[in-house]
Amino acid sequence: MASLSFVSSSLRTPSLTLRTTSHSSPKTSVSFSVKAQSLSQDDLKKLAAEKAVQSIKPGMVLGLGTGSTAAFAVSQIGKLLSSGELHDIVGIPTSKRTEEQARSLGIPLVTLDTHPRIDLAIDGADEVDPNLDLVKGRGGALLREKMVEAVAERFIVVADDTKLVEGLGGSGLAMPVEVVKFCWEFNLVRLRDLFKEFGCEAKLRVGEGGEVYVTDNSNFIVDLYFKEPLKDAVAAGWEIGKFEGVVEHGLFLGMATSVIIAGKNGVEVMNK
Ligand SMILES: O=C[C@H](O)[C@H](O)[C@H](O)COP(=O)(O)O
Repeated sequence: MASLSFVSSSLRTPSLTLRTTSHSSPKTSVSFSVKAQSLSQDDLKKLAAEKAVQSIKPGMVLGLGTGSTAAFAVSQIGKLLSSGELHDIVGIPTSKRTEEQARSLGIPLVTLDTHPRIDLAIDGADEVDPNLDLVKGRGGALLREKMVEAVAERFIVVADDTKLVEGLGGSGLAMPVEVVKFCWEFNLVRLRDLFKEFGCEAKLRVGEGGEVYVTDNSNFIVDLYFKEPLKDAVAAGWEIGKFEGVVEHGLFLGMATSVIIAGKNGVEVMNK
């Protein structure tokens, strides 16, 4: 295996700094129109999701994300369709859960086979860094999410401000890797060893009832826990992807075109 250094700086130049607005070309806009101080975390997720839904136009093919924040967006799309404020859209769900929700709301669904280009995808994230790079997949939907969001013209991430990190892996929570069931332990050990100098722990994901978690694609998930943020997420993603039997990882790099973050101070829109 090629030796890997995670200490080099990112291969890509940061194009956006979270709390700083460039004088020449502002990329961040903050709306303080909502008195957000007293809102719950769910209220904030809803606020971000509903703001993203405002970008939907009739005729669009939509990527429908997965998770508690994306569910607010799907629900709002359903409402707008039933009130007639929105029409002529189709959606591609990124999980069985989202598919069920969308069907129950009467959102017309298609697939990537028939609609290989997507106008707009809206989805949540587990971590968002200052470059708008992401960790996703704590809800287990990373593979379908990445397939759908990779072909989206625009990909808007919606989240509350607890998801902001200075570096990916920095939350101390799981960074998921979807692996085939065959010899999953072999891949768990390889993944742990790849990051061992950073004190990485690797665990097979188990469900709430203690059973092994199985994805919509009938695979397992190995969750990686880092003691410090990845210094070079591009190199990390590249090395993880080289292991045979690894199906996908939760690093979504260079994919988001906008991030909408709702926090106590209002709604912040960050554009690439
Ligand atoms: O697999 C799940 C997805 O990547 C979710 O979008 C992500 O985990 C964020 O979920 P939530 O909005 O529930 O925090």
